[in-house]
Amino acid sequence: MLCLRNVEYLQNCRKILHSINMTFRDGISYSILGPNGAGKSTIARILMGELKPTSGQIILDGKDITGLSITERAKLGISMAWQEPARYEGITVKDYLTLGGKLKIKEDEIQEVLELVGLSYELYAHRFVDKSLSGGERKRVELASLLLLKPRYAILDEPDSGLDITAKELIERILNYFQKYGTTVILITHHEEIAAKTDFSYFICAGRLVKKGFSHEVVDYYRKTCRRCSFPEG
Ligand SMILES: Nc1ncnc2c1ncn2[C@@H]1O[C@H](COP(=O)(O)OP(=O)(O)OP(=O)(O)O)[C@@H](O)[C@H]1O
Repeated sequence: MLCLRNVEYLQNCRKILHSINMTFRDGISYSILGPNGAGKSTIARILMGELKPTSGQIILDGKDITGLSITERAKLGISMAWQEPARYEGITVKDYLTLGGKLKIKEDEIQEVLELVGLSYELYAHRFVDKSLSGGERKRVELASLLLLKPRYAILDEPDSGLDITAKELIERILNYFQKYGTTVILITHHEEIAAKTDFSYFICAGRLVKKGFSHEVVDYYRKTCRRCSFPEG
């Protein structure tokens, strides 16, 4: 079980997160839903270890992992598909997905995940992960790499941003795939129809946890309240 306990984050004296408490139980899919600027990506970066909270703790199976680096957390099974995936010169998609052949993955599994994210194996496996791939294609490759990894916790930051394929279908396919392998999904989104696909949701606004519960309840609340509120815009 992964938890955020009383997590606060300050940036230039401005409080970005106010005492956030969240629990992520094994094998369940979660969404963190909220409007632009709510603090969703900040939470993802704190979970991943890219940012250190100003106060509060990140607890994994009862142990405090707040001081651990991204690499140390990755070893414990916490991985993330970043909102802006990286580019690498001279590495093919297949090398990228198999960590240069270090991961022993069967060809048909690579094919399965590439097709799941909407890329043809024949057309993409031997392309380079450089600027010749479009932003959307790199995003799909990044998602495919997380799928192959099957981490204990998969954090997906706006997985549908920049993609033209029907986001809802893609998210459904990703959630079904991870469910098969017992991966806990933590999906960051500002689309309530995407959040509705997960089991449980946390709705945050202006750095505060506003509501938590079964996704259909939280989404219902979000539709009734958030759309009528102009708070983040002023
Ligand atoms: N380095 C920084 N310096 C100043 N403010 C920052 C910095 N990083 C984030 N913020 C602010 O923190 C708030 C939360 O940002 P965050 O990226 O976590 O929001 P978000 O909910 O993920 O938004 P979006 O849906 O637009 O990606 C925003 O108001 C943002 O401007």
